Amino acid sequence: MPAPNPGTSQQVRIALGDRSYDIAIGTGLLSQPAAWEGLPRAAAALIVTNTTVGPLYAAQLRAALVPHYRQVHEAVLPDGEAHKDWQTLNQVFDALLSHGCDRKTVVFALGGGVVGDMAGFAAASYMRGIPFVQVPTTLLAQVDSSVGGKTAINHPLGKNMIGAFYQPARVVCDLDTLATLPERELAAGLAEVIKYGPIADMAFLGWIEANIDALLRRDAAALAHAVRRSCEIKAYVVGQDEREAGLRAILNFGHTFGHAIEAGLGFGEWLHGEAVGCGMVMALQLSRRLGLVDAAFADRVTRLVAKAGLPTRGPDLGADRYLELMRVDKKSEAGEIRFVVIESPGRAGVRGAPDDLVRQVLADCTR
Ligand SMILES: NC(=O)c1ccc[n+]([C@@H]2O[C@H](COP(=O)([O-])OP(=O)(O)OC[C@H]3O[C@@H](n4cnc5c(N)ncnc54)[C@H](O)[C@@H]3O)[C@@H](O)[C@H]2O)c1
Ligand SMILES: O=C(O)C(=O)C[C@@H](O)[C@H](O)[C@H](O)COP(=O)(O)O
Ligand SMILES: [Zn+2]
Repeated sequence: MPAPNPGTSQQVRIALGDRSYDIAIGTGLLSQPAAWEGLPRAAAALIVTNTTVGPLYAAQLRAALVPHYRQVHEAVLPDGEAHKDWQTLNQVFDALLSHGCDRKTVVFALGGGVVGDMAGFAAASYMRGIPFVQVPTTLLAQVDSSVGGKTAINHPLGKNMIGAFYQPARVVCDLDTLATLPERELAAGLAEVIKYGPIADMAFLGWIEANIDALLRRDAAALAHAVRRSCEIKAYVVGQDEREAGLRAILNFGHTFGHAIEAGLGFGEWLHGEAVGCGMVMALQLSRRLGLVDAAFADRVTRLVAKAGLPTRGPDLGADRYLELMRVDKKSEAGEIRFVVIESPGRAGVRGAPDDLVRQVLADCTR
């Protein structure tokens, strides 16, 4: 992994040949004209947002876009993971078609990961692909979901089951938007920040441990570093393996268990980040039972997950139900569930595991 950039540059590049793009990270970007220069040219833009984020930030984004696009339309979606579905996705297509949007129209995803995943999937498929820009407003979206081009909606039987790899033209992370984020959502975002430590960067894990209180009180410098380092690590991984043929799967650490929790409870009861936090604890226990890491390491990360305000024990869905839900995971091959495990601190891999071992983990880690 690349070493942390000691400079003050707040630009991280995703290097993907002719699909390369920059992540701009900073404060005041929504109202900084330079952040919006050089975007794809078109007659129209469509801001996709939701009923919570729209009233907070859509006017600022509109003002930034008006100098560049003759028409700036809006699609305001219902809020929540429960709405990451076909019906809500259709609202984006309805808006694009009813406004007569052509194939150059630029979609701007203003919101968290739910808006980003849906707006991105709509952009990937409208007229077989139109440009889009991610404007993430949650910590989780700034450190993870806005970067790397995974877009999707959920199916009642599984998480993110219908989607596409489709890269944005740019990501604009205005750290100021984090000021209005509810505490529970901030904690959810910290799950994906913590994730980068055990899988890729033990120095970053140490930094998060030392700065967890600063992050929880939204210290601006701490948040800026967390967003930048997370994006650097994700940029490296995605740059090596855009479509998850191998390495990229490490970004799924905690997600095999986590997605089962989300789907098993019905999307929206646990936040994605909460499920991932608990899923990482389960994946660490599996790594320990496979003899890859010791109990001290698993406990160390578990303590950090708890300190971030995230659950460390899963709901009791029953082991059979967990296994059934996890078999739907996109990493499964020929019916075998494959887990992201920690091979050694700072290094992850993907493996199958005997069902009885997984059952022991579930017995240890559920209420
Ligand atoms: N594509 C990827 O690579 C990727 C990566 C990680 C997660 N995801 C997906 O992202 C989703 C989770 O994203 P999320 O945690 O951002 O959830 P979210 O999009 O539901 O946003 C969380 C909540 O915060 C509100 N909100 C957003 N910004 C706000 C702000 N600045 N101030 C006040 N409220 C604000 C939202 O309206 C929502 O109620 C999941 O669906 C997950 O599967 C995708
Ligand atoms: O970018 C990736 O790759 C990830 O796995 C990031 C995850 O945090 C994210 O939740 C992603 O949407 C999960 O991917 P999926 O392929 O398991 O749906
Ligand atoms: Zn995730």
